[in-house]
Amino acid sequence: MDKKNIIEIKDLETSFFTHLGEVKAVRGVTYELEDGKVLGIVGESGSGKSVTSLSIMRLIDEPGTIKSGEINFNGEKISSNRRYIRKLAMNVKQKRKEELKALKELFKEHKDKEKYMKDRKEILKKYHQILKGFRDEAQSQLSEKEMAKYRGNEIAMIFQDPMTSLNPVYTIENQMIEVIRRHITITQEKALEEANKITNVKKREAKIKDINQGKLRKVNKKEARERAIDYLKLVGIPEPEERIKQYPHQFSGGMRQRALIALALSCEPKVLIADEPTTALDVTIQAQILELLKKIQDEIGTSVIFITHDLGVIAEICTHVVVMYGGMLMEKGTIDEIFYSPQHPYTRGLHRSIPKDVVGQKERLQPIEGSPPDLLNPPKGCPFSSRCPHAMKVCLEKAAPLFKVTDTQESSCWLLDKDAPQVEDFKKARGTV
Ligand SMILES: Nc1ncnc2c1ncn2[C@@H]1O[C@H](COP(=O)(O)OP(=O)(O)OP(=O)(O)O)[C@@H](O)[C@H]1O
Repeated sequence: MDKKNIIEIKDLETSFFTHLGEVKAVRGVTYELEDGKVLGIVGESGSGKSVTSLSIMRLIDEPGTIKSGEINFNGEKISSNRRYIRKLAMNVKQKRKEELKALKELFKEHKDKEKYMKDRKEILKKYHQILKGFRDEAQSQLSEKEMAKYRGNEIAMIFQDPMTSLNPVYTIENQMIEVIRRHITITQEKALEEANKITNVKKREAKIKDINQGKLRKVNKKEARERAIDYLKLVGIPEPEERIKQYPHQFSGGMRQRALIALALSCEPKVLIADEPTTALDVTIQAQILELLKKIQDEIGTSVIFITHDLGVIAEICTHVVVMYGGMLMEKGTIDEIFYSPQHPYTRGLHRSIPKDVVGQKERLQPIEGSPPDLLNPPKGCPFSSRCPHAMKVCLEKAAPLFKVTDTQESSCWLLDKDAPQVEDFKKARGTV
């Protein structure tokens, strides 16, 4: 069977322009989510996992912006760097203003009006071209309004703290009905059933024509409520008919996370992005939520991006893994490749820092020494080089490209560059790696 990617991220760069400078949160990340699979994004705090997925949802707030790269959903480009283009255009306009001012000053003395007008025209023409380029690029991208159709409907997101997504002043019922009615239409079958009850022939035929053209009405309040209860049942909320009438604070933490998953799934998204959905929960509840996500994946086949800093959790649920560090992609592969044949020293470091039961005893954990790079001033080479036990000169100078290990595994480490002389020198100096 052909593999189909439901999400593709290519060379994504997302930054925050703070008063201290540009925080380069995501620097050239490329990965894909196969339809029907669960992709785990793993990495320490601050590695850019959340910013990458917020970029997919286009939920990056000021002063953040996607600078470049592409995000495709089902083959369609959904990313936009309009905000960054606006920023660049503002800088260009400022430069134009300064150049025109300087010209004016110059001609105050020379007083050659004709030459002044000619030079002025040249400057305006030059900047007009640049600004037109920006305008054309911005116009070719999906607008915010068009993107809103994807958010919730096609791609939904759940967060670590469900209270940030649930409104405390509305009941679960109100919130679910509102979201479902915004996104869900009745089935064609149901619409035809209703249309066939219309006695006036002309009206009936017109209605059927509309239905066949895909014009379906949105679900009504009663239908939305039934759907909400079905989803609460699916996620394991007991007595959903009663619990639906309650407010979020009347739910326990685990139940709130379940309710949020029900809310996200009730719109039948093709992709669910779960950002550390179990981190705030205690261990037993964590396991239950993971079980639930697995069940949903089995039963509905929703593709999932699962973000976590815990490699152990990844093993429970994911089919594929992306390892991020310092805003960059370090390694990607299938779950078996990342667990049994990790190639990047950072991935190996992560392995050593997860608890493993060794004959009933907990093995001593080895945290990776050092701290992640400052993304305001990221190193020009591999972001892991300052903590890497195998770092070579080349690692400090240049970040490695992704080297292919197998058809499904790629790793961004110079040690995999068989042709590089440095690798041989390194091996000679330190023995086999
Ligand atoms: N609004 C913001 N303004 C400035 N910098 C930001 C903002 N949001 C995120 N960042 C920076 O972007 C970088 C990546 O953050 P991100 O939240 O993606 O990391 P993460 O891997 O998801 O970490 P965590 O596991 O802690 O959520 C961090 O250095 C962070 O400080």
